Amino acid sequence: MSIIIAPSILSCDFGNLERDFELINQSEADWFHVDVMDGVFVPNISFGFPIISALKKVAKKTIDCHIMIVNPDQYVADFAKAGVDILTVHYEACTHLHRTIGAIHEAGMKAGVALNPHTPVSVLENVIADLDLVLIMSVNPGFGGQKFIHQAIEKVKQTKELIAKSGSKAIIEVDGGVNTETGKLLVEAGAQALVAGSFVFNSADPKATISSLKQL
Ligand SMILES: O=C(CO)[C@H](O)[C@H](O)COP(=O)(O)O
Repeated sequence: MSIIIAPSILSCDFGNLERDFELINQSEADWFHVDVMDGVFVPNISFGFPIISALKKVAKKTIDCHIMIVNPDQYVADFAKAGVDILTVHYEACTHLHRTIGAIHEAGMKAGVALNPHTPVSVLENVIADLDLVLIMSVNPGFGGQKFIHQAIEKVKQTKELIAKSGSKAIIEVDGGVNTETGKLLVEAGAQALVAGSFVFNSADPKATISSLKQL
């Protein structure tokens, strides 16, 4: 199976969202990656439900939503209503992670869990069988355009082992500082989905940049 490419709309031109959504529709990208930040869990505020609902009206691809917010349980139903297909919560933001994963499934979405750079993969041992996706953060969440943290490569290998041992069907996604160089190392380590924001949207030809990632 080819690598799943999920351009992050955090790096779109917010004055031209419709144009950039259509660019992703027309590209070889597989998913729209949607970063929701609350200014509490992370030191930045991005956007919320009106933008996701607007994207849903035009999106021809899966909406992969990464929520960097406290109390994620409070908003699970709202994300489902806005049209999210895969909802990824942070391990560090969940007190009752097993319950949160169940609530995401009950709301009709696929469930993912994201791990901050300092969080070991082993914390997922007791929930891995229930997950559709594991998101390894290769930057500290909150901002696009940060430097890739190489420890993520080892964490991808550890996640691959955990998935194989448990028989889970979870996909391994990586987010932060992804370009063709870091992306190649991640794919070799076992990553199946790559998020890329600034590398795509700061390039002269975003569609060609998406294609270059797709070929990894
Ligand atoms: O989750 C995120 C930040 O918290 C972004 O998706 C991530 O940083 C992607 O941006 P870039 O590719 O520019 O590093």
